[in-house]
Amino acid sequence: TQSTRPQRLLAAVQKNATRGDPRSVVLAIDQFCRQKEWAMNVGDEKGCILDSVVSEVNPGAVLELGTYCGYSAVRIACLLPPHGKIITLEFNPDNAAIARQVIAWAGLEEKIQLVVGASGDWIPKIKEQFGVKTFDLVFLDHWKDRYLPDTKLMEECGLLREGSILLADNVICPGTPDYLEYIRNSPRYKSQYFKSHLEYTKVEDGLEKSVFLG
Ligand SMILES: O=C(NCCCCc1cc2cnccc2s1)c1cc(-c2ccc(F)cc2)cc(O)c1O
Ligand SMILES: [Mg+2]
Repeated sequence: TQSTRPQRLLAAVQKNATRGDPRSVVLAIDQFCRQKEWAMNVGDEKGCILDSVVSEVNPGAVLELGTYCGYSAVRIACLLPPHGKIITLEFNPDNAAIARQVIAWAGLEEKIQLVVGASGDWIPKIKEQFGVKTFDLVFLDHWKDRYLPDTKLMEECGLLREGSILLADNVICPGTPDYLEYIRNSPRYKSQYFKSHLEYTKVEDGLEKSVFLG
């Protein structure tokens, strides 16, 4: 039977990356996506911006919405402080199964908690289920029309504190117009746009970094 793109991406990781070496996993995925098949990882160019934000925030608690194959979860996790953890939500169980194996190959199972389900269902349950008070960093990379409602939901559920950072992928392509409008005009956020390109292409895209002011 025909393999899927995530399965072929995992095979490339297992073939080209060194077990227990997260950076070699990141490199193997980027090479696969540049040389063989495009895939919707945040990628190397926007990934460098992600790295600089993670290093600056030095987060103890990270929430990622949209795991896909685990590329950004691995990229974030290898920059976390010793007790730092990331909870990453994925809707598609087949992608989640691939992501678990990519995360395992990187040797980051202890730092990354992968949860399968929809953000709207899980965000209200995170505090009680995972004993999280608030998140220092949230990386939004899931359904583009859920960035805004889920940001409001995180506010309502008390998952954000003064200084929490939201970093949103794809604010230009595919685009999240209602989210940008809200976050750039809300007195409760201070936002900054990092111009870049859609992963592995010359198409414009960017990341929006927003600080929650409480
Ligand atoms: O759709 C994108 N990412 C979201 C997948 C949604 C799955 C989930 C929903 C959900 C709900 N709740 C919890 C967890 C989750 S995970 C996406 C798409 C492109 C793209 C595709 C074609 C194209 F021509 C140009 C850009 C680029 C990107 O970087 C992307 O991130
Ligand atoms: Mg994305």
